[in-house]
Amino acid sequence: MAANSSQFRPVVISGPSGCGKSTLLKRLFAEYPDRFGFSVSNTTRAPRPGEQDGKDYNFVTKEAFLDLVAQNGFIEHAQFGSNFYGTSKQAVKDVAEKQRICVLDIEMEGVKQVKNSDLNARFLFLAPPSMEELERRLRSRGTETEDSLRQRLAQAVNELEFSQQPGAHDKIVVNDDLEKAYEELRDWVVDGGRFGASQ
Ligand SMILES: Nc1ncnc2c1ncn2[C@@H]1O[C@H](COP(=O)(O)OP(=O)(O)OP(=O)(O)O)[C@@H](O)[C@H]1O
Repeated sequence: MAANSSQFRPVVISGPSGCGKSTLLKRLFAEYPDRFGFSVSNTTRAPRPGEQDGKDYNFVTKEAFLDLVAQNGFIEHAQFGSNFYGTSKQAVKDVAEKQRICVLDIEMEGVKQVKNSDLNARFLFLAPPSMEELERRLRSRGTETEDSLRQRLAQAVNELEFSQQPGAHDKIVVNDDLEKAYEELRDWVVDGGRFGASQ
């Protein structure tokens, strides 16, 4: 099976922090337990006891990580403390090789990278009903400080602006009523059982 096969096209879900991506994806994976997969991230940090290379993470040297950055091999990467973490394009292809649909929950810069790659992905944007409701959900989730809340809301404005550009996404779902949003997302992802395959 070719890595950029049209049969196991990755699905990219993006949208502002707090718009409900994890909530909806959890339901999708529960309803279709064997269809989807997550990519394995690369990291330069040392494995913790019990962690398996290639399963929990691809454990790599700093040199190998930075080489791949230079080769534009990452969809997104970041540094936390002295360690690097990233999602490589190859890791996404590996999921398709296992005949699963890779689901990527990523932010706007990652979306742009996937668009400029040969991953043949489909793009869904999950929008909040309003900025006020987004703020309410983030507050009631209870995970944010005032500072991180402000950062997330500022980034949300960028994400929403990008989503309005023609061709930025293939599908936009507004997560107002959870049940309706789930059905709309699921129906688009499942696509009558074709999962976006061209035939
Ligand atoms: N349709 C909805 N109506 C009301 N509350 C919702 C709805 N969808 C999600 N929520 C709630 O909003 C909060 C944020 O949802 P969730 O954590 O799934 O967002 P997210 O997009 O995955 O955020 P992040 O990108 O920060 O991980 C959660 O507390 C969730 O229960």
